[in-house]
Amino acid sequence: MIGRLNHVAIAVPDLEAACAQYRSALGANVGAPQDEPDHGVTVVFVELPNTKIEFLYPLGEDSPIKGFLEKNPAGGIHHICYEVDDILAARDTLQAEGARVLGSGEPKIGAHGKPVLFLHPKDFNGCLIELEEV
Ligand SMILES: C[C@@H](C(=O)O)C(=O)SCCNC(=O)CCNC(=O)[C@H](O)C(C)(C)COP(=O)(O)OP(=O)(O)OC[C@H]1O[C@@H](n2cnc3c(N)ncnc32)[C@H](O)[C@@H]1OP(=O)(O)O
Ligand SMILES: [Co+2]
Repeated sequence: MIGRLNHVAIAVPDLEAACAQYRSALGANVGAPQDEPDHGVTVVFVELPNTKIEFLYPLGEDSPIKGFLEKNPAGGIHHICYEVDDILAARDTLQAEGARVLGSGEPKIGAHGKPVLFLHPKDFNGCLIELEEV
């Protein structure tokens, strides 16, 4: 069911510092910050030849990454995003398997303008999973 690795997301305590470091120390192609109010985060994508890194920084009062950054003040890997062909079929299969789909269970439009869903980290080896329909 899952296809390519779309991105690995890192929650960062200082977005500008993370961008500057990836540009200068790692020589990466770092994009511009994008506010995603529906998701409570500001994101920056780092383009790699085979995938992307997504920096996440809290946006608004009830950001879903607030608790994560309180527990991990230096930042940390927050989620991985796998591509799927049919996100509703993927959701139904996963729910039938007993996996918890987060939020309302309905896909939201993600940072790439495509539908996304999240799966509870406690159901997947402690790793929060995002699914993106491509
Ligand atoms: C823009 C879009 C895109 O790419 O298109 C995005 O990525 S938006 C990316 C931001 N959006 C999201 O993450 C949406 C989905 N996320 C959520 O609904 C939430 O963040 C949850 C995953 C449910 C966690 O919520 P919250 O931090 O309030 O819960 P909590 O503190 O009670 O945590 C419950 C347990 O899960 C653990 N936990 C929390 N976040 C975790 C993470 N990212 N990875 C692994 N474990 C995690 C906590 O340590 C705790 O474990 P212990 O009990 O053992 O201590
Ligand atoms: Co993401």
